[in-house]
Amino acid sequence: MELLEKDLMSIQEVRLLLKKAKEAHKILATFNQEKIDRIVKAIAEASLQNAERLAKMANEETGFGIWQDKVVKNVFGSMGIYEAIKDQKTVGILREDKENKTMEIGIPVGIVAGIIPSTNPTSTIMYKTLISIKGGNCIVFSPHPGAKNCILETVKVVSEAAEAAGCPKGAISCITIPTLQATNELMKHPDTKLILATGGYAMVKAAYSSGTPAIGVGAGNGPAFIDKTANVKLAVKHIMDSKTFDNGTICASEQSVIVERCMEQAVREELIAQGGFFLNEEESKKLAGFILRANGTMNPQIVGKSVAQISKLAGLTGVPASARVLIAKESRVGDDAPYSREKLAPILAFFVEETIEDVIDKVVEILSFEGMGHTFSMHCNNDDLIKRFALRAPASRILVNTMGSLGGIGGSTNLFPALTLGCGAVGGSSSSNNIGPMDLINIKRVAFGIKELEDLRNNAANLLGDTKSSNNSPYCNVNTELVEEIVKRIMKQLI
Ligand SMILES: CC(=O)SCCNC(=O)CCNC(=O)[C@H](O)C(C)(C)COP(=O)(O)OP(=O)(O)OC[C@H]1O[C@@H](n2cnc3c(N)ncnc32)[C@H](O)[C@@H]1OP(=O)(O)O
Repeated sequence: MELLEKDLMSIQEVRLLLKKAKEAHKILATFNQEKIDRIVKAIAEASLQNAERLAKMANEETGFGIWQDKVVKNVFGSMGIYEAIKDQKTVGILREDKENKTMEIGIPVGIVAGIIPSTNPTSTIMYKTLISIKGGNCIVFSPHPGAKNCILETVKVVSEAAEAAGCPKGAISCITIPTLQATNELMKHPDTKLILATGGYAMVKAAYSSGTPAIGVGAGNGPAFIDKTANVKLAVKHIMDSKTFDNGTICASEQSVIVERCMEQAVREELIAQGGFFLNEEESKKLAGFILRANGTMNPQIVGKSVAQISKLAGLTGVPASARVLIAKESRVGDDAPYSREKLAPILAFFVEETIEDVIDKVVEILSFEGMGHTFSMHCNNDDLIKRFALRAPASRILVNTMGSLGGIGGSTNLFPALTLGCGAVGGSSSSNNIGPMDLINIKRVAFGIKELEDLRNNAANLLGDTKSSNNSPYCNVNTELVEEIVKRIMKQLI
């Protein structure tokens, strides 16, 4: 009974937030680029000023990650994003092509539903607010229940800053009673025009099934390949820095290292030299039992935890204090091989294959099992091989000679900076982009007439004439009589 009341209250709250957002959007939709940009700047600056406080709050509340790294994420989620979007034209007339006689006009989609994960809660609020408002949209957030307080506090910071800069009240808001019913109501409500879903499998699936257009981030599970041509020391440094950043909570971080047999020894030695701890068979089995929970999804007990915390949890007594990442040798991929899954923790699988072709096949197998369309990293100085992998790997981001986590989000690469990484059609997502304001607007196109029917007829006749006269024509093997007959009939229809 109590639960039902809570659910009803949360649904009512969502309806109220949407009503206010709708009112706010009527005003926001009239704002020109200059007014929008002023608000966006204020949001970024307020987020930056509160980066450390909010990072500490997120770490304390969720128990995930490292607060100092969350500061870096908050700075990235505020000023990093701002620098990339500040000069974008997003509302009003975007482009006028006098020569081709077309014009493009940016139109906000309206109200965005922002689903926020517990792994990157505060930085994702900053980022989603910035890209939504930049597109002239309102946003209503659904917080992960495990990060509700730090999320609400961040929403307070960004909404107050936005309002002080002229943003209408109600344009940025957040559910305070996070229930599944409330989140579903938000996603399915006709006033919600787009869902930006970042989170666990169930939540992203619910977003796709809601009937509202959704951009979702599925699971990551990126393997990292180290080739013979790589600088092994640097490659391992990149992987270790990436995997330990915020204790591995970024979904683009590496989940396995994969090498050819001839590289096994060198890579293994370098991993150990840089703080990798290879688990023996018994230790590997012990830890495997903690990677997933009973329902087959990632176990929050290991998410964003340090090696010391994970070792204690799994009763691994032989792990030295200097260990930075736990590594388990693996050869199988599947539900019965937990190390082949996504582990948002400093835990890596280590795959060894006989040939390059075997490596490519294994990369495809791993990503096809989990992480489809997300991210793949490789450390390699052979351009042909990079192209070969890039053409085959079912990932929207192929990262070369960089950290997976920070490379995927556009921190250590020139990818568009983002904390929501589209996984493309193969990953069930409507976009393969690093999501930005241009993904949150529609474009109206104005097109002036440039041809009359006679021009089209003449053009068709000319093309057919060319077809007859030129042996080099791509149509020379075509049955021209038949084509003429078809064109005649089409013209008759047109007349
Ligand atoms: C660029 C990037 O790095 S994006 C990273 C995004 N990736 C992720 O967040 C990783 C995927 N997340 C997960 O696997 C999990 O969320 C974990 C392991 C991190 C945390 O696990 P948990 O704390 O148990 O959270 P989980 O997501 O399973 O949800 C717990 C409950 O809250 C509910 N919940 C989650 N989000 C919401 C929401 N927005 N509103 C309402 N309820 C929610 C879930 O439905 C679930 O309910 P249930 O217990 O009744 O089934």
